[in-house]
Amino acid sequence: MARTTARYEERTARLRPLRSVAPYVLRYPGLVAAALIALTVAAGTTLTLPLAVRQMIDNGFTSADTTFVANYFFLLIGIAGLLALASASRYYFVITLGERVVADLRRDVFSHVTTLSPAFFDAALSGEIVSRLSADTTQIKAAVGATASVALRNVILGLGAVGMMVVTSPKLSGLVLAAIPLVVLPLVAFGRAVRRKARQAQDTLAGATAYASEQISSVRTLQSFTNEGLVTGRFSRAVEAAFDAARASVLARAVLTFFAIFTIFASVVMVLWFGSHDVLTGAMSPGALGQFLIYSVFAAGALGALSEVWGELSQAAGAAERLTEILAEKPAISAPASPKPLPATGKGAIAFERVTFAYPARPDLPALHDVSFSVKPGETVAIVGPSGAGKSTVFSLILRFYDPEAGKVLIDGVDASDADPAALRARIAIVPQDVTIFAASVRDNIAFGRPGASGAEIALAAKDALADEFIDRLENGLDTEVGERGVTLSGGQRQRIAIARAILRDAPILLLDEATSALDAGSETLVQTALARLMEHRTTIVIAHRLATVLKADRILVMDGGRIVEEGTHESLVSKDGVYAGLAKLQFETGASAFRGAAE
Ligand SMILES: Nc1ncnc2c1ncn2[C@@H]1O[C@H](COP(=O)(O)OP(=O)(O)OP(=O)(O)O)[C@@H](O)[C@H]1O
Repeated sequence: MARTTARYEERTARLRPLRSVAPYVLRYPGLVAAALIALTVAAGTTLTLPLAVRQMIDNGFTSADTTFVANYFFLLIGIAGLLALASASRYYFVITLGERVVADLRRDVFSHVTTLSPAFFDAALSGEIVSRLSADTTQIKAAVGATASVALRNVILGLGAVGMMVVTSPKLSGLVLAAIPLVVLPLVAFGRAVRRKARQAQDTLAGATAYASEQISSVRTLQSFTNEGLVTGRFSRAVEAAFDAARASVLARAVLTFFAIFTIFASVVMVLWFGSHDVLTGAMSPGALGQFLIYSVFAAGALGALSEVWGELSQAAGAAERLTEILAEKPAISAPASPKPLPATGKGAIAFERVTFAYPARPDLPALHDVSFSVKPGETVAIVGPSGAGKSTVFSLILRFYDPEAGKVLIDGVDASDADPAALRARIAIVPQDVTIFAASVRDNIAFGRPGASGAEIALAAKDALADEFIDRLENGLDTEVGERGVTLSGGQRQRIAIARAILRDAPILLLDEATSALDAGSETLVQTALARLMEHRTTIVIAHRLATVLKADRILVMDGGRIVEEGTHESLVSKDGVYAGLAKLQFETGASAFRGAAE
């Protein structure tokens, strides 16, 4: 008994996550009710069929009255019509419900994921999140739709059939009930083995697919290293392994099928044997025996179907669990209950007051130590420093992607953690080092800076960013599609789209992470001119990699090891002969001519 309880708990524990899907289902009571009615009617009509068969055997063939037979067949046609209608409606309502629920789930999970803080994405794999969004939701769709209805239908059918068996012949029913464990227990055990093998096949296939998609997405690297043969060999080994796993699963299933069919038919024959004995002695009518037999076939079929959907339901429960995990994830950064409004007239003042910060992924290794500085509205400040000095981290804190452990980040005099992150970010435009271009039109890519901007505003932003020069030459101008990650654009063109995006945003604060990769002289001049326009009348913090940029800055902050180690103008810092002087010598050596040009 204790073991049964334990197993029961284990089972409910495995299906429990499906409960989280219930609120989604209950949002559509009309659909649920229609599905339930159709289901019950379909199962009910199916259960009347054996009664009809009994009537036929016991009365139909012996009756001389042909009208009885005719009426009887009309009735049968009516039942068939009802059964067909109920089954079709069941299919429609149940599948629609599944599709509806999964659409809502997908939308909720996606919109929730977009609100999660960067700290979450530091630890999560984006590929895995996407797979949860597509594969896991699809599994739930199957569960809510087809599987749940098959389960429910078979529970109704199974219970109905068993009930009717008992009514028809208690004695034969007792016999069947005694035989059930003999049939079912081995089937359950076999079913487990089949599921385990099927799971292995799925996992192996998932591995092969992941490998293929990784290689296809980096096909240029693959071909340039002429590794086609190597990669294909590895993939085909993975596919062969998946095939072997699938064959093992199919074999187990074939054995299961043999066993199931044989034992079920053997028991039916046994029942028939006992039953026919009763018919011969007159204890039972032939029709009643036929009726009993059909009910037992129904019951056996229902049992078989239930054992199959069990596996599918537990898979869906796993999927629901993974989705619930994501939905339960709270954003580390959120708006306080009553956010402090930023001053309406703010011009983009930024101040760091003794800020210390460590990334959640590396709590014992602070990326910023006691950093203080302030930037006045309209000022241009360059940050320079060796790789890993903490320059990008300063940007992340201004954008409030993370909160500092100690100290404050003030934007227009308001502590960033008291403000609504959305209001704060609305004051900031960013031009990152690696520009993100989406697989959309040039227009949509620029409009990402301010959704809802008019066509004229977008065109003007493109012009101010000096992007019109190449956009006009594109096949469809602003409406040209740029391909995945903007593959059809050059580096300089991508940067100018990013600048146009920032111009369109028209925010008082500009965060600029200068590209490290050198462009050809022509593109470089275009990009620099566009940037100079963008920086006008804005507070700008620029992570600088070019001498020309640091020379133009009002002030330079030199960072090293998460601290600000020097501060001043280029001349004052060079004459100090400290970190900056060394860095300038190393980093800007190639720009020496630019330095001369600018200084003269
Ligand atoms: N998301 C993150 N999670 C954990 N540690 C991080 C994360 N991002 C950066 N770091 C660490 O924080 C430190 C500062 O990184 P940051 O990106 O600010 O440097 P940087 O000065 O911008 O460097 P680079 O010029 O190379 O871009 C580095 O030691 C880096 O390894």
